[in-house]
Amino acid sequence: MELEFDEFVLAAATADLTDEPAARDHADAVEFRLDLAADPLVALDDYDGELPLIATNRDPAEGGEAEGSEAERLEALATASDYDAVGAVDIELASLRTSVGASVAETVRENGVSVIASAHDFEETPHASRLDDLLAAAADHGDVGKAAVTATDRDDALRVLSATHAATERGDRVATMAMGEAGQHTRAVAPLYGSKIGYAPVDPDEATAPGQYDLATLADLVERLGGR
Ligand SMILES: O=C1C[C@@](O)(C(=O)O)C[C@@H](O)[C@@H]1O
Repeated sequence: MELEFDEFVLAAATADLTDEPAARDHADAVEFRLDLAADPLVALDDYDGELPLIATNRDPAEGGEAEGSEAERLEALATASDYDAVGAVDIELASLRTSVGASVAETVRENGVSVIASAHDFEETPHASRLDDLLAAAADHGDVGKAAVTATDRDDALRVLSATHAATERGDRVATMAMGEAGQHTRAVAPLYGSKIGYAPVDPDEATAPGQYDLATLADLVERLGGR
């Protein structure tokens, strides 16, 4: 199942693929967090859902819980891209800048699967020029360049929206969100400035990042604001 991100994609973020039926009313895809799942490849074998999957195996250095070596972590994503249900794979920009990461991205693309080049900052929002450079680099390495940073005030949130708009204006395909309470509204507003992916848990108690709305709420907000 292809995922090309020409339009906004709302992803139900989960470690449990049996959540998929409950996501169908609001989500365009399911982000499957392999790093949070008990037996991810068994879950992929058993998946018979309708929504395409984004496979993520988050690096512990960027807030994830993937185990094993970097090569094993990335290899699991290459394996995931072999499944027809997987339409995109999330690989951290830092990994894409290594030979192993670049090789896995090549395998993923050979399987007809999109690459989301992601970068995360759980401490702060970079200053404007750094954020611009980060989004440009991510968009250069991936089919979508993603930055999930942490806002502590309204200035941070505005910087994320401004960077999103600037990236979109220069023709880069990006996905952005400002994590945390101060950035929560950016999850609904960033799509208006060109952000192509939003993430929300089906169950509010199963958030995969700080400040996420639940799926139904984010779907409604983005719809009402005109972001999809
Ligand atoms: O990178 C992201 C974005 C995210 O961290 C968020 O802030 O919604 C949620 C993660 O599951 C996903 O892989």
